[in-house]
Amino acid sequence: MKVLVTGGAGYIGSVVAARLAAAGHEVVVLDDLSTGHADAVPKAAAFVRGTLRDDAARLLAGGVEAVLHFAARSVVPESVAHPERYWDNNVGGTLALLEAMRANGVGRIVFSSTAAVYGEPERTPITEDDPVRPTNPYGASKAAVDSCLAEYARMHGFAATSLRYFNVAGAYGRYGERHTTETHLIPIVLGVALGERDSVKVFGDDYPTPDGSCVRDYIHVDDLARAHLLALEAAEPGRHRVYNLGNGSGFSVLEVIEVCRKVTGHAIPAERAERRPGDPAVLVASSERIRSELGWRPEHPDLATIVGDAWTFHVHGSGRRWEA
Ligand SMILES: NC(=O)c1ccc[n+]([C@@H]2O[C@H](COP(=O)([O-])OP(=O)(O)OC[C@H]3O[C@@H](n4cnc5c(N)ncnc54)[C@H](O)[C@@H]3O)[C@@H](O)[C@H]2O)c1
Ligand SMILES: O=c1ccn([C@@H]2O[C@H](COP(=O)(O)OP(=O)(O)O[C@H]3O[C@H](CO)[C@H](O)[C@H](O)[C@H]3O)[C@@H](O)[C@H]2O)c(=O)[nH]1
Repeated sequence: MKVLVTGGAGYIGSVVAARLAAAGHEVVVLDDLSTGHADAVPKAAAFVRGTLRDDAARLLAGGVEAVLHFAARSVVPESVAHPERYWDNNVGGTLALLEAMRANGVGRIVFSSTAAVYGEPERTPITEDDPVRPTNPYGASKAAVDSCLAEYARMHGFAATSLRYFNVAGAYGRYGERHTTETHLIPIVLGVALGERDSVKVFGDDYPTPDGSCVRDYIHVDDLARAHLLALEAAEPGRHRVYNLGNGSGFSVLEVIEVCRKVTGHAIPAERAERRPGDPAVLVASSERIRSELGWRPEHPDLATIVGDAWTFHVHGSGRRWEA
C-alpha cells in the first residue's frame, strides 16, 4: 500500500513509518518540522516538508491509498494558554486533510487520538464507552476529530480508526523521543540520569493514589506501532472504530523514577513540586476491545523494558548518531 504518514518526522510517526516501510509499504512522510526532525524520517520513506493545509492535497493525488495521521500539537499546558493553536492545527488542519482525502477518493485513515479525551475518569480501567469529557483544549481538539471521523465514516464512507493512546514511551532502534520542549516524564527523568538536568520535579504528592503521586499506563512505542498496522489492515468503509491503547497497569510517578534509577544505575534526585494543573490522578486503559477485535497483544509490557529501550536511545546521542 502507498501510505501518507503525517507527522512522520515526530516521535511516534517516525517509529510507525519505519515499521510500515519494513513491512513493505511505500511510505510518504509529510511534516512541517514544527516539533519533528528531518533526520528522524526513515531513509526508506519519501519526505516532504510541508503542512496539512498546503501540501496534503498534492501528495494524496499521487496514488496514496491510506493516511496515518500523527501531525498535531500535543503539549497540554500550551493548549491551555493558546487554545487557538490547537483548534487551528489539530482540528482545522485535520479538516483540510480529510477534505483533501475526500477530493482524491482516499478514505482509509488511522488517527492519533488520546486518553486526554476522557478527562478526569469516573472509573479504572477506562473503556471506549466511558464518557468523553476532555478537561483541556488539547483533549478537546482530539475529541472533535474523533467525532468528525465518525461522521466522515457515516456520510462519506471513510474507513476510519481512532487510536486513543495512553502514555507512550520507549524507542525503536534509532527512533525515539526527543522533543525540544520536553514535558513527558520518562525522557525528563532520563535527562537527569544523563546530567542534562539536576533533578526531576514530582508534580503533586497528595493525589488519592498509594504513594500520592499520579498513576499512568505506559505503553511501548513499538507495541503502539504494531497496533497501527493492524488498524490499517482491518479498516472497513463506512465504519469508525475507536480503540484504547495501554497495558492495563498503572505506575506512579515515584515508581517510574525508581525503575529509571534501576535501569540507569543513576541516583536521579527527585524533588516534590506543586500539582500540574489538569493532571488526572489515575489514567489506566482497558485495551480489551483491540485485543479481542484485532488480536493486538503488547510484546513489551514490562516498564523496565520500556525505560531500557528509551535509555539506549538517549545514551546513543538522542538518535543523531544512529546509522540507518
Ligand atoms: N506522545 C504521547 O504520549 C501521545 C499520547 C497520546 C496521543 N499522542 C498523539 O500522537 C501524535 C504523535 O505524537 P508525538 O509524541 O510523536 O508528537 P511529535 O510532536 O513528536 O510529532 C508530531 C509531528 O507532527 C508535525 N506537525 C505538527 N503539525 C503539523 C502540520 N500542520 N503539518 C505537518 N506536520 C505537522 C511535527 O513537526 C511533528 O514532527 C500526536 O497527534 C499526539 O497528539 C501522543
Ligand atoms: O517533570 C515531570 C513530568 C511529568 N510528571 C508527571 O508524570 C505523569 C505523566 O506525565 P506526562 O507529561 O509524561 O504524560 P501525561 O500523562 O500528562 O500526558 C500523556 O497522556 C495524555 C493523555 O492523558 C496526553 O495524550 C499527552 O499527549 C500524553 O503525553 C503526570 O502525572 C505528570 O504530572 C512529573 O511529575 N514531573
